[in-house]
Amino acid sequence: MALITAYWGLDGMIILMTLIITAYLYMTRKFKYWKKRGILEITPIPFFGNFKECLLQKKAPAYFLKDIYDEMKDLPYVGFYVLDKPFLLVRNRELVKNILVKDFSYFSDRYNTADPIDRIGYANLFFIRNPAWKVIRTKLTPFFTSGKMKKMFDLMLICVKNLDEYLDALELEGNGKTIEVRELTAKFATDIIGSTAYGLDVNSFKDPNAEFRKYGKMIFQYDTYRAFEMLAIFFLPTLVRLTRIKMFGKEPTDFMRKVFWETLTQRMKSGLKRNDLVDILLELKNNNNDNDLKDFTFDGDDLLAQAASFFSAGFETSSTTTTFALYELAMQPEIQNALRKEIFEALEKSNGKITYDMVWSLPYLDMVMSETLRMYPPLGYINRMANQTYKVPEFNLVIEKGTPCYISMLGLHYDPEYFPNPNKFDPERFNEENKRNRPSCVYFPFGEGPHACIGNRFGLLQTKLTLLKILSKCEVTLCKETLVPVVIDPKGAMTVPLDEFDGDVLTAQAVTFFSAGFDTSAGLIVFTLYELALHLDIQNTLRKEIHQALNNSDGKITYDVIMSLPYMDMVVSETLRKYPPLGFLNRKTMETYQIPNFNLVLEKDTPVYIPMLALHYDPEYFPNPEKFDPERFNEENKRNMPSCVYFPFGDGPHACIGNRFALLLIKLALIKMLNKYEVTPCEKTMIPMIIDPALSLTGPLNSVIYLNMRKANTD
Ligand code: HEM
Repeated sequence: MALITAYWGLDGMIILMTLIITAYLYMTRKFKYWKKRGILEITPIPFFGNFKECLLQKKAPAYFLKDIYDEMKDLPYVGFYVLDKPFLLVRNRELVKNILVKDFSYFSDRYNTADPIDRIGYANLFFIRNPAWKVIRTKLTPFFTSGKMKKMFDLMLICVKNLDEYLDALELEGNGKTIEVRELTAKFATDIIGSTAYGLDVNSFKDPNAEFRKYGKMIFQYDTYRAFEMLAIFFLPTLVRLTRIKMFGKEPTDFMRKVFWETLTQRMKSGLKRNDLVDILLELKNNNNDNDLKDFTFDGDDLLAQAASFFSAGFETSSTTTTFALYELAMQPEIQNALRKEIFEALEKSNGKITYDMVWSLPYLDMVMSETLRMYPPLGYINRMANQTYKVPEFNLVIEKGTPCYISMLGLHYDPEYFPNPNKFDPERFNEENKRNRPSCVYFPFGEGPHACIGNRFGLLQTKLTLLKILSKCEVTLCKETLVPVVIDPKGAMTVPLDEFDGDVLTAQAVTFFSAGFDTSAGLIVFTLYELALHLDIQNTLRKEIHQALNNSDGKITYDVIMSLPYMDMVVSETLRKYPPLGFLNRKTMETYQIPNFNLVLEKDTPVYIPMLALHYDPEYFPNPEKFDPERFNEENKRNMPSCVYFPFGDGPHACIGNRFALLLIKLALIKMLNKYEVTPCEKTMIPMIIDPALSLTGPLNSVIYLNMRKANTD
């Protein structure tokens, strides 16, 4: 006889089912929290809420929130669930302003918090709650006054010297070398924070095993487990307390503790003043008058927590920002050239000396940095928690005490209403006029209101200085290892580029880039050569254009040369018309859609296909469509072409992000080949071309095209 029935097996099944049903009921008990209040919520699934992709580390949380922001156009706010907990995503910028600035007293704490036992996590300025936060913030603010920053700048310049020597030693003359930029900028940022916060000469350039760099790297190197811990710290504070998750791992904590107390003790003994963070913390330790703070003591690990937050926040944010800036500048040499020109002119005026005022005085540098921070804000979202029930003015919304409120900085930074064509890196968005005309609370890479980044000016100074120094000495270009487009690490709590490929998702990612970057571009180069072999007159006209351009540039192939060839552009456009690598586009209806001006309603989840190839071969738009004729794309014909009949790279927000890069690659390859060689058909050339029905991308039968190649006449 078993417990409930006559069989143990049956008892086991009943108990298991009861447990599952209880867990299910418990985890879904709060679902419809928002719906009941008349607020649209994203339908959650049991046990995950809406957070499944983040928990499975397929999507970085900043991009999860951005996706909600993008999907819920025109809504001021929307409810979602992390596991079973109701969260609010605030979209409306007026409401964003209320939460961050105007009604700060209701939202004076972040929702994220660390375990109170883990003092270095819990007590640091980013995580600690009021009333302790206010006191510590006030005490630490003097670290960032203009006077202090000027003094710190002198310390930064010593680090610049190390960077300078390191770059010299690399011998980058001639064709240059491939460099892992993130490591370079991280070393520099570590040196700066080591010197300005801890008063130490780190020099991670000279010493590849520098401990500061080693442990700094550890803090932000995420394996699957660590990535989960960080996710919990930012979204699941209850779990953090239950499982005793630590903000920094054991080794970095031991290291920071040792260095901090050694430095502090030395400073106490010597009485030396260095105007750095250690001085400020020492002052706090010795002269604090706020002994009644329950949540904070001005000693021990609570003091170290401030140094730890400056150390971690200080180098990672700055180094990733500079890395992204260099990446974008390598992608857009014309912007890089304009910036280098500004830097050279400033250095000429100052006899080569980099000064504090110079760093702040360069408008284009500021525009480039601002645009980098728009596209890649290190922290892509902001969070607050209502500390008392809040009736939202002018909205039918009451935010209950304890509700987590998240704001998608990335969503706002990429909103086409405020930043048209948001995937384009365009510093002009931040010229004086555009800045003046932009509404408030749509751009805030450093956050906004009293909780905004305390290191804002320091971070900017550091990133600008790094960029200024590197560009004054080097030109950056893409190399074959550059990942284009850049992939954001889905495990990162911050916006960071993916380091290396591992795991399933990333393998898929690698395959996509291989095929998108190689098959599409390489296929197009071959198709162009094929058509040119069949149309010698067109080939000769194109070669003539290439020779003339190269003569004018002393044989140097530059970005400007590549972009200045109108006939090349016409030839490549026509190849893309005849052989678009992906012959169709597809979308899915996200919600029921009544097609304007047609008697047709598409139901939610209907697959919609657009036959690009059919449009490209429609004689109404392209008469005699089988003919290879670049003249279809001369200026006049392009002007007269109706919209949305030619889109080899797709169209709209989902269009190919690698479009410009692919064109650059194709044109460069064609210049190189046609400059020296002539292509003609041979016996094995397939005429007419047969497209392989087995391939998913447009490719020739059996993936081969044979052509004859011989040295061209260079006259
Ligand atoms: C490019 C550089 C940086 C960026 C983009 C950045 C961004 C941010 C953001 C978005 C926040 C949250 C603000 C909010 O919730 O409204 C923040 C907070 C913070 N940052 Fe930064 N940061 C940078 C550099 C630094 C540096 C260099 C330091 C220290 C040396 C620093 C220390 C902090 C601290 C302590 C907080 C918490 C402030 C508080 O809650 O009172 N950050 N930062």
